[in-house]
Amino acid sequence: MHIRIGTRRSQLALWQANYVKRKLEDMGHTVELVPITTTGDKITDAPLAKIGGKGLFVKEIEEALLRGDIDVAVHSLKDVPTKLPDGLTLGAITERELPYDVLISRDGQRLENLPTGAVVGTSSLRRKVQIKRMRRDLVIKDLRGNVDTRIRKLDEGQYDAIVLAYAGIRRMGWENRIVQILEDFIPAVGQGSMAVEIREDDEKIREVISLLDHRESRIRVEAERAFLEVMEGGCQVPMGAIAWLDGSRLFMKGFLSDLEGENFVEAYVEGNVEKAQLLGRELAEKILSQGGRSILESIL
Ligand SMILES: NCc1[nH]cc(CCC(=O)O)c1CC(=O)O
Repeated sequence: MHIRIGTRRSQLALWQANYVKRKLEDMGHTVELVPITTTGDKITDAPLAKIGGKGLFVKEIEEALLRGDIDVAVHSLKDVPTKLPDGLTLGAITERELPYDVLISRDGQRLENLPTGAVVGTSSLRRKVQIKRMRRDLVIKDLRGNVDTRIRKLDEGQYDAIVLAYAGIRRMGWENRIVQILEDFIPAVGQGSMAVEIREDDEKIREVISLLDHRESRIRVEAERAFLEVMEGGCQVPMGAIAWLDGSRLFMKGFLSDLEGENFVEAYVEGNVEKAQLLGRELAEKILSQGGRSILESIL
């Protein structure tokens, strides 16, 4: 088959699209990449939480998919809203990379050792409140741009440390710069997985793409996205969730916080993997009933 993959133009997006391209070529298909500019790529200065709106990095690509200009779309799963447009579905969730955030600092200091007043770069509310919770004495400064740009801004001295996703760092070849893997931070829903989105009624593509699906990653991500669906806050509310499996058990923790990380509600659930999505919803309900609902009302 000949398969056209729609992708953003960023280096990370192209790496991800090429990863899927190679897999499909190994299966004997011919593949063409179709680069598409999204709204999220055009607005490069404002923090995403301020721009608001879900799916800034996927909308134009989904439109191309619905029009039939491309056959599949490859996204970072964490950029994909829980509710997909009618007619589209996730044909595969790829094998998940380590889902955690990492710290990169100029002087090689870990988060706990940064001096008071040190400037930490991130535009993610989720990262900001978790940094604040550990170190209320640090200064958080907005940081956007692709992975290379963020590291350059650190090296230029605009920041003392920055926090990014391990997955993006590894894919862009910056692993040697990682100072600390922030395993105590709760990641973004879906962080570290890629989504291969297809048209629901495209049987031939669906069959081919299903071979890229990684069962364990899909179960984890489905639990997390069920959590997100109940929470609804997009990237305007600090929240995160992570699920992992051990045999037939699924474990999951999540949090929701106010914008300053002062009111921080965290919860944990576990159960059978068969109930992954139920567990995700249960986790969200637990957080909402333990103070999360009033946090949401105060922010939204
Ligand atoms: N926010 C942008 C974005 N979307 C996906 C990744 C990394 C790859 C992934 O999480 O799958 C990144 C960079 C980052 O958050 O540091």
